[in-house]
Amino acid sequence: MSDATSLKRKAAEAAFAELEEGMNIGIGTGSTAEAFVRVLSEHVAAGFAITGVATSERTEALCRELGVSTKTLDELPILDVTVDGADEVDHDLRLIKGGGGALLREKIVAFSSARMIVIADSSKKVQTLGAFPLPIEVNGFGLTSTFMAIRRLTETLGLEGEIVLRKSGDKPFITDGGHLILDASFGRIPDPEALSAALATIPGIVEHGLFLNLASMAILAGPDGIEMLNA
Ligand SMILES: O=C(CO)[C@H](O)[C@H](O)COP(=O)(O)O
Repeated sequence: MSDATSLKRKAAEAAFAELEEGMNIGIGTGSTAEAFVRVLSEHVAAGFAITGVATSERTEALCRELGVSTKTLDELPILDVTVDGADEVDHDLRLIKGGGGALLREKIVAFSSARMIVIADSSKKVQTLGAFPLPIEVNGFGLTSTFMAIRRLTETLGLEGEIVLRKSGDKPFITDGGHLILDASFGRIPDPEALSAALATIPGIVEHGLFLNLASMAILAGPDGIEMLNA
């Protein structure tokens, strides 16, 4: 197991320790969330009862393959806890998510959960969000107009940098919800709340990858052990 893989597994094991039998849980997307599904599946195989709501088709398929039982969010609209990865975590548990393209369902599921536990290797912890390009999920209708509105509005906040349409090979990347993603490389986002509020005013934006006031705990696994951040 590579160092990175083993850190993800350690974070996943620590998140499992926060669960109780019989819980209904949201299950995130990405390589760290996948490590969590693997840990979960081992406990399920040993008789631990839990029901998950997957945040992507990819996670749903992995749960099915590994024998973790899932339901839809409409079947289980209130969840005890969601466990998910992140692209960046700051000291106030503000996150950038969406590197894997699942930000919309991830945010809906996290919002439906009493708690959100973020699992990551310690390299994801940052002083200021924004080195990782911010994913912005947009409707395909009026893409150029939405792009220009994002550019205009973010410039008024002093945010500059490349904004590019995410591609999968030579085609636009399409999310599970059928939308597109713009990745905005601002470098630094000194005021995530102001940016989030500004983006919310643009109708073509479906959702963005700033997760504010959602995470209640972050479990960060590093070479020297596990660091827990609590809200
Ligand atoms: O937000 C996400 C997917 O939309 C992921 O949680 C995020 O990209 C982290 O992924 P990984 O655990 O592979 O580093």
